[in-house]
Formats: sequence, structure tokens, C-alpha cells
Amino acid sequence: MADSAQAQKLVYLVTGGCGFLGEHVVRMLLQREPRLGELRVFDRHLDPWLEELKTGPVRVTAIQGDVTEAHEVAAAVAGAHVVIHTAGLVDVFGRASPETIHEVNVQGTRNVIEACVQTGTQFLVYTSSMEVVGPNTKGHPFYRGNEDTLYEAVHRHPYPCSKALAERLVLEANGREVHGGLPLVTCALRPTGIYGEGHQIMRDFYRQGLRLGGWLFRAIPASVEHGRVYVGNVAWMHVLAARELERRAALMGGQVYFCYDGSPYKSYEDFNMEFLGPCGLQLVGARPLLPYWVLVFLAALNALLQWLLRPLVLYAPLLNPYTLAVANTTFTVSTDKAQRHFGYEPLFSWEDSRTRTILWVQAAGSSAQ
Ligand SMILES: NC(=O)c1ccc[n+]([C@@H]2O[C@H](COP(=O)([O-])OP(=O)(O)OC[C@H]3O[C@@H](n4cnc5c(N)ncnc54)[C@H](O)[C@@H]3O)[C@@H](O)[C@H]2O)c1
Ligand SMILES: CC(C)[C@@H](O)CC[C@@H](C)[C@H]1CC[C@H]2[C@@H]3[C@H](O)C=C4C[C@@H](O)CC[C@]4(C)[C@H]3CC[C@]12C
Repeated sequence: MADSAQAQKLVYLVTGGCGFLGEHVVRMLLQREPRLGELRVFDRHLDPWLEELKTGPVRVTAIQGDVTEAHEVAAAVAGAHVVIHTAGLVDVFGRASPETIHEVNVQGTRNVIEACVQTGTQFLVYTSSMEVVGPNTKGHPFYRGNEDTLYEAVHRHPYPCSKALAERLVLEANGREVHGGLPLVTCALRPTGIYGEGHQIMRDFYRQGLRLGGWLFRAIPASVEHGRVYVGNVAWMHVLAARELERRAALMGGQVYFCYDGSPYKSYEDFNMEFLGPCGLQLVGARPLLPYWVLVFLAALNALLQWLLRPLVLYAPLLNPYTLAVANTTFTVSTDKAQRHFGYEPLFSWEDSRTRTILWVQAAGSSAQ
């Protein structure tokens, strides 16, 4: 991308561009990347809203493809200046097999890296996750941690294992020679729990509350804090990192960055109530209504039922041993590394993020009735 930015129009590829985060990255690029000449949106499932993007000045190319298919990835990457790789199987509910999670998240990422090397794409931004770090299987809290905080990252669940392995592949690929002789420059962004327009779990909580007459029941102590980050700010961090990766390759190449903004530290349930409360729901109980051991038993029962029913039907409730452990372990981030390295500042304030999310939940909820 050495030519003057004004003269040269760039080709970006977003994998997973029809997902919750991917859609916001696609729209953010169209709004805030003036060098964009072509935007390729690569996803296993293409959504109709892509068509409305094709009327603008930027050429938007929708590519239906599978990141586990190396030849499909190579065809999509060929000619791109930048790849933002968000495609992944975000499954902590047992919907997909461990093998499938690994195939998509690890082999898919390997295919993206090799496609960049083979076709000469120099810049790769990977959407990693907080779970690369934790919470670990020992339930150790990560309290206001940053990219340099020492923490025993021990995982057994297929999802965090796959994200950790994929992130390592991306960071180790930094500096590899790509076709044409230039070095590949990579970085990985680690969002904590993303919220905002399109967050299906938030929508599911809202609909569950509507079914229960407007009530949700506290399961996790309010003292267990979770860091959360607004999807628009995560998208902005991706766009900015992709833009600055060339200019600051020596500093950013091979680096990881937690995604952060001004969202408050609260328990997962109390944070969700920032949006579900204004939508009419109430969270019952200042303390968890059930003893923790009962939740552990119910989570284990859900896991057993999932295993027994799998030949007949997919049973994948929110509560399972892994989600209970994650929900019950403090994980909050406090860092300014992205600001120091590439000038990131959140684009959306907490108030704006909250309002946008409330409006979306209200619309999603009314469409459910
Ligand atoms: N949602 C969060 O809270 C969160 C937090 C941290 C990191 N992340 C990461 O962000 C990324 C996006 O997550 P999301 O929440 O938007 O999930 P999502 O499921 O909404 O989006 C993922 C997208 O990837 C696509 N995809 C899945 N498998 C594919 C394949 N084999 N080939 C091509 N496309 C495929 C899906 O169709 C979907 O559009 C993931 O890598 C995830 O690990 C998410
Ligand atoms: C049933 C109750 C115990 C309820 O409180 C469970 C909530 C549980 C479903 C969520 C609690 C924490 C969430 C995870 C966290 O926000 C970070 C994540 C990283 C990201 O890469 C993918 C999503 C997730 C694993 C997210 C999933 C839902 C929770 C486990």
C-alpha cells in the first residue's frame, strides 16, 4: 500500500462479514475508510442487507465461501491489500462438535494466512478473543488486566482452545515473506464480551424475560465483574488497526490488543439489565436466588441431557458447566495499548452505545411478539 493513499484505491476483504461483528466492520469500513476501492464480504451465509450496500461509490463484492476450503479463501484473498478475519464458530453451547470448531477457527485461520502469503496480501487483522487469556479452568479472576498481565491461561473447552491456537498462528505469521517479496504484517484484537445491535444472546435474554412475564432471575453474584465492549467500538478498532498496520508495521506487527471502551464493569446479568431494564424487564434478587451448587448441578444436568439427546435433537441451553464458570469468574480489562500503538479512541460513548443497544433490543423484541 506504499502509493499515496489518495491516488490508490484499496481492496479490503472481511471474512465473516455477515456476522454480528462482521456487519459492523463492513459498515464501518464503508463509512470511515476513504481509501476503500473494493470491499469483499466473504461469508458462509450471505445476508440480503448486502445488496443495499452495492449502490454506493465503493464496489461491494459478496462472496459466499467457507474458510475451511483453502481454494475458496485463496480466490477471495487474491488481490486484496488488507484482510480482516472475523469469521469463526462462536460456540460455547455445544451446538457444534469440537472438531468442527477447530476446523473453522484454526484451519480456517491457517487457510487465510496461507492465502495472504501465496497471493501477496501484506496486512492481516485477526479477531481473537478475551478467552485466549481466560477465564482459565481454575476460575482465577482477571481483574483490570492488560496485554502484559501474567495470567495462567489454561483451557479445556474447544472454543477458547481454538481461539488461542488461531491467534498464535496469526502472530507467528508476522514477518513471513508473501508473494512479491514483502513481509506479512499481522495483529490480533481481543474483544471481551461484545454487545450491541445484532447481539443474539442479548435478544434471547430479552425474549426469555418476555416469556417469564417480564422477570429475569439473578444467577450470578453482582460482585462478579465482566468487561464488555460495544460492537461499534470493536469495529472501529478493527478499521483503525487495519489502516495503521502499514504505517506502524514495526510497532504493531505481531501484537495483540484488547478491545476496550467506556462500558462499565458489572456482572454479566447486571450489565445486560442496562438494556433490558429500559425495555421493561426486571432482574429478581439482590443475590442469586439459587445456591451455586444447585446451578452447578443444573449445568451438569444440561450437559448430560445434551449428550443423551444429541442423536435425536440439539439441546443447547445457555446454562452449561462452561458458561456457568465463565459467568461466575471476574474478567475485566484496563489498558491503553491500542491508544498508544495506533491512536485508538472509542468512537461511541457509553451513553451512545447504551442508547443504540436499547433501541435495537426494543425492535428485536417487538419483532418477536
Ligand atoms: N461475540 C462476542 O462477544 C465475541 C467476543 C470476542 C471475540 N469474538 C470473535 O469475533 C468474531 C465474530 O464473532 P461474532 O460474535 O460476530 O459471531 P457470528 O457468529 O455472529 O459471526 C461469525 C460469522 O462467521 C461466519 N462463518 C462461520 N463459519 C464460517 C466458515 N466456515 N466460513 C465462512 N464464514 C463462516 C458466520 O456465517 C458468521 O457470519 C469471532 O471470531 C469470535 O470468536 C466474538
Ligand atoms: C445462565 C446464567 C448462568 C447466565 O448468566 C449465563 C451467561 C452466559 C451465557 C454468558 C456469560 C459470559 C458470556 C461469554 C463472555 O461474554 C465472553 C465470550 C467471549 C466471546 O469470544 C464469545 C462469547 C463469550 C464466550 C460469551 C458467551 C456467553 C457467556 C458465557
